[in-house]
Amino acid sequence: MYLTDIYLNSFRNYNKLELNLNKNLNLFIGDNAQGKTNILESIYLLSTGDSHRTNIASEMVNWQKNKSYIKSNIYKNGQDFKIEVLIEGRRKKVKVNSNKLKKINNLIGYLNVVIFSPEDLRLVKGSPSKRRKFINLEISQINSYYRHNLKEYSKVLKQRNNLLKEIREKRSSKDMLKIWNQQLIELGSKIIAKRLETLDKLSILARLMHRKITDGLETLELNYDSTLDLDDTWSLEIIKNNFTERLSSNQEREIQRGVSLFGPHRDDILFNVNDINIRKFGSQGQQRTTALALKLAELEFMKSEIGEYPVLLLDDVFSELDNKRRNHLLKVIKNKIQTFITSTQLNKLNEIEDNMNLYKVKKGKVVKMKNG
Ligand SMILES: Nc1ncnc2c1ncn2[C@@H]1O[C@H](COP(=O)(O)OP(=O)(O)OP(=O)(O)O)[C@@H](O)[C@H]1O
Repeated sequence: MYLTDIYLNSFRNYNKLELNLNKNLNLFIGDNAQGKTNILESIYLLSTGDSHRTNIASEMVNWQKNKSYIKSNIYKNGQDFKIEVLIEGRRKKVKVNSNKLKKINNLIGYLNVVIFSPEDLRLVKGSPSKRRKFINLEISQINSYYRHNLKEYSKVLKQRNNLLKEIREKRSSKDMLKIWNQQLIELGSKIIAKRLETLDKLSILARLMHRKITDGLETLELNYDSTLDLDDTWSLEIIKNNFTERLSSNQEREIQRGVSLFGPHRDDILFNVNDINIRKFGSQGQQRTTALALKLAELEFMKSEIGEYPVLLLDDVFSELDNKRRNHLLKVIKNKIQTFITSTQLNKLNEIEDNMNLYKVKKGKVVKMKNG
């Protein structure tokens, strides 16, 4: 799948921008704060209906204007289609082939992207919330039901946390907890089950990728680190029962603390290399290799789920990789994955790659320097 073109109107620091894209590699070079990431953000928006940087849609609208419009023609599974996104204040409207979608959520699945940014390089070392975000975005992109459950879960969680505080302050009765517990368990168990299933597949793919990058010297393993007591023989039923038991035996503790202590919002992913937890004991190089292996696994995972490779967005990350990792990445994407790279320098990419478009970005203007 690939974008054949993109059109931005009043998006971030772009007044009007129209680009014909290379189906292989598109490289955006420019100094800091010129508008390179803004282009990747617009592609991410076309894929998910959201920005990868902000939850507030109006931030994407050019400061001088009150509306933003993004359009792209995409080729996928032997067919062309068009996606349009209009942002007006905080509201968004989305059209696919000129038909307005009832919900933004329905956009999921048309254009698939994998994004790799410096934040992802810190995925292994960073806080658990970063790893939860990673797995959530991964599944949400191919499963709108999961995305829906996630949104509902976070609403229920907020209400339940408020209630726990109210009970602690004797402003509400414990009986009220029952309804919220039920919903938390119902939604949370589905989320955990989907994460476990996905992580199983990702783990195999990431291990393969990791072996290749480390010349077979290191073995990577991904494990789901849950606040519930789960092992390899999990099922939705087992998760629900375990969740129910945890909530009932820890009710007083949760009331005392005034927060929900169990569920997918507290879970994490563990990375072991040669049986050593590399979050705690790995070198920075090992952590970066793991992050790269994980991203490459994501590409393969999506291919296995949707039948085609997604589009890859490499935001500012290329120059952060050393030669070996960079070459490995290029080998994987070469001539099969449409890739967008932003960078402040060329990194000799123009010498390695013939089939690419090279753009220079300056103050919200883009000039094509090379056509692949
Ligand atoms: N809503 C907006 N309207 C107009 N300009 C905006 C808006 N939002 C951000 N900008 C401008 O966009 C620029 C940032 O663009 P972007 O994040 O794409 O930078 P970049 O080229 O990727 O830089 P870096 O290399 O530092 O990541 C800044 O100059 C910022 O002031």
